[in-house]
Amino acid sequence: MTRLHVQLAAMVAMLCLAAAPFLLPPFTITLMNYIGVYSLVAIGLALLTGVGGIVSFGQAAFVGIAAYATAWVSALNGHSPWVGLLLALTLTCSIATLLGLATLRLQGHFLSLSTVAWGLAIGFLFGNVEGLGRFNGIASIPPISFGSYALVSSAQVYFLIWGIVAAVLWIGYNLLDSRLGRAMRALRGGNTLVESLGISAFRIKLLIFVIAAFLAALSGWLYAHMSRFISPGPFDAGMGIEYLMMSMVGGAGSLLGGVVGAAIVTLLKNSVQDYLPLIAKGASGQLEIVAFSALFILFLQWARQGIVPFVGRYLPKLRRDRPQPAPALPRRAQPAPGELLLKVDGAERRFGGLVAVNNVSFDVRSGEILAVIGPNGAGKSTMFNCLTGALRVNKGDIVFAGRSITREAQSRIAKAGIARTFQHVKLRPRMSLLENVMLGTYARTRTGLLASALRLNRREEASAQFEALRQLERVGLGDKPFDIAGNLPLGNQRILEIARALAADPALLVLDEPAAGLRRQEKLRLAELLRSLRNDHLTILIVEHDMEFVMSLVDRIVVLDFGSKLCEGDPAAIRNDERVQEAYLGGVA
Ligand SMILES: Nc1ncnc2c1ncn2[C@@H]1O[C@H](COP(=O)(O)OP(=O)(O)OP(=O)(O)O)[C@@H](O)[C@H]1O
Repeated sequence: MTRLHVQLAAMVAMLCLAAAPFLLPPFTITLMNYIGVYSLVAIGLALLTGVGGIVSFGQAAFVGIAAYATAWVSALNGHSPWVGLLLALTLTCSIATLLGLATLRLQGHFLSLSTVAWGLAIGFLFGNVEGLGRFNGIASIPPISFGSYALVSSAQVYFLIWGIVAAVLWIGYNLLDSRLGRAMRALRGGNTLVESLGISAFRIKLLIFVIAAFLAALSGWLYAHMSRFISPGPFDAGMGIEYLMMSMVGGAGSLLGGVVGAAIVTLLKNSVQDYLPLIAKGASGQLEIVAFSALFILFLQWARQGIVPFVGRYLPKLRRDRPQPAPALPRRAQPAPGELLLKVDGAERRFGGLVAVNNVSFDVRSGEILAVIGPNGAGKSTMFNCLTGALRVNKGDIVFAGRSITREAQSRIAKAGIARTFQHVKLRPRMSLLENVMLGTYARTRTGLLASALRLNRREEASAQFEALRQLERVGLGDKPFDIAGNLPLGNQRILEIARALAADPALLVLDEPAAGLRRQEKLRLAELLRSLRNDHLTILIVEHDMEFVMSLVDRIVVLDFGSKLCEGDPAAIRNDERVQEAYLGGVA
């Protein structure tokens, strides 16, 4: 399947949608309008929850803020719905920004619980504010109009709703296929991964949170002017859960899944309402909820990944063209060979009473490979995490390229030119090799939100793609750039991480136990790669257990023992040092 096939399928779908009001009865069109309006919220949740991993139960509250804002402006104060749109979007996005600033640093289920809390709180407000009609709501909301043409009938407003849904899908897919979208898709790999790429995880989370709220606001605005009456019910916590259901049924993480999920849940709810009274005579509204929940539990059991990804597995894969030569991405000024690049001065890191790194000092000069070795628990990883900003030192100073990075955030250290790999590989397994390496180019690219959304980033994307391919070829993985990273054997996954780090054009490459878990052949290949990188004058700092691997590869070694520096020197000197033999090498030397 090619891009052209996808475009053709999208055009056919658009034509079918456009023909619907001429072929289907008004009731069906009204139902489709609701599906369209709900889709917008579900698409936002697909981004927020499916892509970004932030589970929100509170989206209905954002829909409500926008609906009430526009109703207040238009029905109660007599202004145009377009003024209502402006207020709805501004107010919702401002509140989302404030809520995001307050809650997005929370981790895991605490964050989701906070969405329940503010979802309930905002929902509660609608029913209790005198000026918003309390539980009676606001009636006589005017229809949206273009000049004197008012969108009164369901067929009239249909085109606006589905036009917006189509535009949102186009924009959403453009965004996901951009540097910001890749950063969003990396969020599920954890903050440390994202920050190590020079990306501020918090900023990306906030961005995705506000985008989801923006889509909920659009939905609220359409809802208010379509139904012409609002009350607190459709914006309560129950509806928040229903939106989450929609995005999960359609396929969490799939934008199209948001639309499909909204359609399935709305149609299912409708048929449960139609048929349940026939089966259970006198069944009340409460029973509908029970039936609906039972269906949802069955769904979670049997089709957890959602409809769209499930169907997608049976469709032919999209054929992509190998990236073509494109203008190079900007490169950083590299230090002169032999220049002092990194200075660790009296670093100390404590965990409670334990001093994991104790007054450690060493230098790294440009162009060398330096290894930090030591027995288990010697403090190597802790030292490493302090260098890359994942941990802070309690004492001492770390200077990189002439600037203190002791108190810098991880993402800023990465931007300054330190790229790293991980002891436990951190890749995005469902992304292709090429996209994983493109993540490394984040700090070298610039395209912002608007340009990404409107697909004005193609030149820069072509450069980033070509750079990623170049780095894949450099490490020997250039054969199949569109393969899925999760299918690679561990040795190649480690090498892929190195390619991703290289794509950042680092001044210092730091490798955390790169040979761990590799077979002999894989280790030999890795050593060969690292030698070739040294020949390219790259500076490498390596934490490693495998002595054989280190001894034959590096220029100098720093030995840690019980958190302190035992000694430092070239491999031959270290091999012959009695203290090292005693502390670490034992009978190996
Ligand atoms: N987050 C933490 N909280 C408490 N103690 C920690 C923490 N991280 C490391 N330590 C302790 O600090 C000491 C140094 O650990 P570190 O992981 O840095 O050693 P290492 O040399 O990398 O060991 P290994 O080779 O086994 O990975 C150990 O005693 C470890 O238990």
